[in-house]
Order: sequence, then C-alpha cells, then structure tokens
Amino acid sequence: MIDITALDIKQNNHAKSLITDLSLSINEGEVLAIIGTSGSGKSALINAIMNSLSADFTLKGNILMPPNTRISLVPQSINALNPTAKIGSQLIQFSPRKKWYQRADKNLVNNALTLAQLPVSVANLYPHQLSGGMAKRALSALALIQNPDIIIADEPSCGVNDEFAEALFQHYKQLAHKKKKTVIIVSHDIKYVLDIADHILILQGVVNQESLSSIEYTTPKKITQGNSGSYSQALWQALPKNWN
Ligand SMILES: Nc1ncnc2c1ncn2[C@@H]1O[C@H](COP(=O)(O)OP(=O)(O)OP(=O)(O)O)[C@@H](O)[C@H]1O
Repeated sequence: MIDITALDIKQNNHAKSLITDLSLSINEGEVLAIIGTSGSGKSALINAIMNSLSADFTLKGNILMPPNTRISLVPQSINALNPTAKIGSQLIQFSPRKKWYQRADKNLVNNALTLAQLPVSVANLYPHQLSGGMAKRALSALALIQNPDIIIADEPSCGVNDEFAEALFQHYKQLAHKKKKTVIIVSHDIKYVLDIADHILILQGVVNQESLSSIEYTTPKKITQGNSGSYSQALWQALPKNWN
C-alpha cells in the first residue's frame, strides 16, 4: 500500500538531513507506529507521506502508493474541532459529495460515528459537551467520513488519560485489522503501541554523521523478546512494568 525507498528528508537551512535512508513498506490492514522524541522528525515524515512538506524541505528517494489513494489525518489536538458547531454538522462538512450542492447523506454521518465507536446521538452535541476521549473519537470520525485508505493519527494519547488512551489505540488497531485501513500512528510513548502495532519505526533524535535522527524499524515481538536495537530495548526496559 505504501512503499518507501531510500527516503531522505532535509530541511534546506540545515547541513544534515533530518532522516536518511529510510526504506519500509506498510501494507493494507497494518498498523505502523512511529515513535520518537520531540524534534526527531515524526511530523516531517508524515508530511512527506501526505505530500504536504513545506517548500523549505528537500526530499530524495521514493514514496509510492496506488493511484488515487486517499489519506486522512487525525490531528493531535481536539482544538481542531469547531467549538461553535455540532459534531453532526462538522461531519457533514467533511463528507464526500458527488456535487458540491448535494446534501450529505445522513447515513454517512451515522456510519462514521459508529466506526469511531461513538453513539450516533453525538451528532447533536457540541465539542464542549464531549469528554476528552469522545472528542478524540470525533476527530477520528471526521477523518473516517472521508473514507480514507490510509489514516494517520497524530498522538492519539495526547490530552487523554491512560484508560481512554488504551481504548483509542485499540480503536485504531480494529480499523486496520478489521476494516482493512492502513493505519499510521505517531506517538512519543512506546507503551501504547506495543499491543497494537504490526511494525514500529523508532526515530531517535541523536545526531549521527549523515542525519539528525537514527532509525530503527522493528516489531513489538522483537522488542518484548529482547531481539531489537539498544534504543528500543532501553525504551522497553524503562516502562514501569519492567522495573525490578
Ligand atoms: N539537521 C538538522 N539539525 C537540527 N535540527 C533540524 C535539522 N533538520 C531539521 N531540524 C529541525 O528538526 C525539527 C523536526 O521537527 P518535527 O516536527 O518533524 O519533529 P517531531 O518529531 O514531529 O517533533 P514533535 O514531537 O515535537 O512534534 C524541526 O524543528 C526542524 O527545524
């Protein structure tokens, strides 16, 4: 579904690349988690995948996907919801229509809410009437109503407590494994993704000879079995459940 080959992302006012020599494939129905500290290039990479990097970046290598692939981004902050409009009318604004003047199909709204594991009654609520976890799901519904092939969730755990965060991550796992979406989750915390990701890309914000970030592409199984690189092992060992 997405084939990345020898990708190099460089910001023009910096001598070194942000990311070099990244190659990986993400299949339909898979979850790729991108983990990394602040400034390690996570946003630059997802912008490269969405073909929306600003002009001050130079891209080398290839990012290939089938023609007409639809990508939706679930933004990090619930401030992306319009505080003055009910969730239902925000969903209608985002829904695909054959002609701009045609009314949106109400079933699309209900389907998107259901897919985001929200009751359809949420359509009649304003963002301030939702809990943090529900507002995050409403953001997911806004992405899902566009019927994307690829869904990119930026920091789903940001601003929600642990209990809701785990349910949100499970929601993305189901979208991939049951609804066959390709899901990319950006997170700074490995603990949430070990249970749900098929592959994990770890960007370590440590300067090496060619680039700002070094890269590790691995799986949850390799990490938990001790068969991964030193940085992912350190992240795994640092989780409270592994303290002894
Ligand atoms: N060679 C370089 N040396 C130092 N900094 C760089 C270099 N190239 C790019 N940068 C900076 O690195 C940062 C990368 O930011 P980016 O937003 O992609 O990281 P991020 O992992 O998404 O961070 P956050 O988690 O804080 O959102 C940018 O601020 C960019 O200006």
